[in-house]
Amino acid sequence: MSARARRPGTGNSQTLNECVQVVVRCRPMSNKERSEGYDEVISVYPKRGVIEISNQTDTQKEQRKVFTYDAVYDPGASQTTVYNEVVFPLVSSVLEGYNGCIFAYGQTGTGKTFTMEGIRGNDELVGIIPRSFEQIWLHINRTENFQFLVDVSYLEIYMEELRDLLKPNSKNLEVRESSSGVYVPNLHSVTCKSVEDMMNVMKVGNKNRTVGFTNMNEHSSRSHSIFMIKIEMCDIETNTIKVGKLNLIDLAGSERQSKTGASAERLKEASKINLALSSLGNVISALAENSPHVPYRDSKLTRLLQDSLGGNSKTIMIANVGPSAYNYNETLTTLRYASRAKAIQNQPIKNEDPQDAKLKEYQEEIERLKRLIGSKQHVKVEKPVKIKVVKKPKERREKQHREMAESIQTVGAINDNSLDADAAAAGAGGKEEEESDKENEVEEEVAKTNEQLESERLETAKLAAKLKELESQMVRGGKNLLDTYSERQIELEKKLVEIAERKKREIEMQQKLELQEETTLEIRETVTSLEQEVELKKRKLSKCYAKFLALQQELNDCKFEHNQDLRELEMAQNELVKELKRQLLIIDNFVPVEVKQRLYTQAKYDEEQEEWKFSALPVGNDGTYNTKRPVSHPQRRRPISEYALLEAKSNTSEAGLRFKSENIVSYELEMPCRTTQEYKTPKISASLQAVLAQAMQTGDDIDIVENHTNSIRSRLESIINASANAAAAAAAANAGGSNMNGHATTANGGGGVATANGGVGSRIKSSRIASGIPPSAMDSNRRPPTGRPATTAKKPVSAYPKARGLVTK
Ligand SMILES: Nc1ncnc2c1ncn2[C@@H]1O[C@H](COP(=O)(O)OP(=O)(O)OP(=O)(O)O)[C@@H](O)[C@H]1O
Repeated sequence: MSARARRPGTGNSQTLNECVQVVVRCRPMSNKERSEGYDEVISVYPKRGVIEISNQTDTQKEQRKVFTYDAVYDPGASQTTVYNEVVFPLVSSVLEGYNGCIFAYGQTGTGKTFTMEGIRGNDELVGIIPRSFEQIWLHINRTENFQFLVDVSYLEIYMEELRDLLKPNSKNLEVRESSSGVYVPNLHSVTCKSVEDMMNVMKVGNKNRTVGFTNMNEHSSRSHSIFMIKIEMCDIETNTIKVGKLNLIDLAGSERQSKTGASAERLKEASKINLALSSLGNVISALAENSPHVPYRDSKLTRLLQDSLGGNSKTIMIANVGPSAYNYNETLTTLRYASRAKAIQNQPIKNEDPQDAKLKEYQEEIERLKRLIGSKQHVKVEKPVKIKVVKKPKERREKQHREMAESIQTVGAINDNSLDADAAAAGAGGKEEEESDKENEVEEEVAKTNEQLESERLETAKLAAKLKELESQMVRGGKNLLDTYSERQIELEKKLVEIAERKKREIEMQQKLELQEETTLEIRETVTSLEQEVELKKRKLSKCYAKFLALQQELNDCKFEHNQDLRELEMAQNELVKELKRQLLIIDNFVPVEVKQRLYTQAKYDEEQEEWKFSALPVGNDGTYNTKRPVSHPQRRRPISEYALLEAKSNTSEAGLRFKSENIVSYELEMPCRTTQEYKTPKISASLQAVLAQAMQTGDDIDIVENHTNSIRSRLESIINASANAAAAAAAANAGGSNMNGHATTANGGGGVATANGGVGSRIKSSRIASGIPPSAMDSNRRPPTGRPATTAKKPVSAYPKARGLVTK
């Protein structure tokens, strides 16, 4: 969304545009930097709001770079000063119903967490977040005739994932946008009723935060954390509601991977951190340059900061830097970003009478509950009257019975006529039965009514408890004033704020004065002679040249930085590509092709959430999702599983078989590959056997020469080839004459299989020839019988045996 395309407010009153307030804080030299002998390259001028940075290693003359900000703080500035001068006014605005945002930006180890959270348990060193709690509750306790509802949430962005720090198990948090701004649905919020409540929430969240050790910081924040405070305020007299939202952000530090000793997981973390921070830098640049497109969607961080940068919030950027020469480049980058951020304009909005205020909801609910309880109490008063009406006949009946019995007794005494008395008693008994039925009915009715009454009483008690709970969530302002702060403290605080305001104005005036001085000097310079004019122009020229050099230097710095960023991005990209290849390798080798195909078709990219998602339903042939289980053809038999068929055949468990006609696919268990083998005796090739047999017969020793590089197998094959060739040569020689042994001799060109009557024999013969043994000494009976015809080899017989690694002894 463009910064200029503002959202319409919902009952909000708009104020004038306001720039992002940029403050630079320089931390002291660390012990490590001091011990390693690094120089300080930063000079801070708090009264002028100026920071100078000088490059000690720069050989060029233009070494100093000057930056101006809304306020600058040197290493000696206390946490209290920073809070009172910078944050106090912003939190006051939030308490008037504005959106406020404070974010700490800077290289790792420069004091972002120190500034935002500070050192726990040390009143002097506590940071912005706990101090803001104090301010908020002091205000609430001081404000009479107001009702407050304070909700807090705590989240972090780790590796581009939103995590709820108050409910670490909840996943998939997203950033959404509505007419009233960006928000995170399903983010857990806790209603707080005191500073202690808020401190507890912070402690719980911090425990769940991702921190790690790097070369630059022992407790480095590896994530961007956002502490959100929402204060709803209702004026009891006018019944108007205001909502103030305060976002307190501690960003993860930008870092050079080479310096932090990042490796593996840290490298991945660092690349994500740097990516988010560079997208924040891009957003700042785009807003500063009034670009029509602001890339808020490039990261989760920039999406969440959308309202704070170029939106409807009052924003303070605290740029943290270190003074050491070791971090010169990083400090310069931070100062440049901070300088650019000064140009960002916001349009703060007072959130008055919002539709989605929880306080409003609570008030309505409380009213409803009160009405409900009131009506129930009304009913309760009426019911006993009803019961009395019911009870009356019973009493009357009892009275009648008594009177009747008395009169019977009197009559009996006078007339002594028991029969009459019995008859009278019987008559009375009949009536009594009738009446007792009625009595039972009435009693039942009474019991029912009592039950109803009891359940209503319980319900009313429940409603009253709910009402009490709702009322307890809201805090009535103007209480405990004396408990928390004395009048003098309040006065002191007011004075502090006044001083801060004055200081701010002083800085502004000083900066204006310096600018004016520069221009008036130029105007005042009048020339009286030509020489003076030349001198003046020379001075102007050298000034311009110095500016040109400074700009050129800046350009070079930017190029250098850009190249460095590029290199780091390439490193990160290489890491990601490596990881991708690993995953693809796993998919290609372990996921069946059809499953892989299905997964690819099921994976869909969600443009809104910018991530890949799986649709759980399988995709049908027509590309639509199958919402029903596929059914079999109506006229065909259903396929039956192998197990069911077996069971049906065996006919033993007919009654017990439940799924016999179901198509249950039986999957074999996937067994791991075998890594051992059965022992098999080594195969000795026929040729080797023949050579050995021949050696046994002739008594020749065959030595295998060790330093020969060929394997035994290949050597033997060569021998076989050689002997085949020799046999072929002998056959050719015998072609016109007689066969020495009376057998036809063939040769096997393949060199491994003996020929009929002559294969191995010929080879042996050739061996003999080569070794000087006469062929006549050979016994044809010992030749192994074979049936394969031999082919004629043309190669000449190579020298035997030395060249083959076989030598006669
Ligand atoms: N103004 C300061 N005065 C004294 N000590 C400071 C100051 N700023 C930072 N420090 C110290 O410097 C160290 C690093 O600070 P801190 O952890 O706040 O850095 P950071 O910027 O949050 O780092 P990261 O981005 O890695 O989380 C801490 O030991 C902290 O106490």
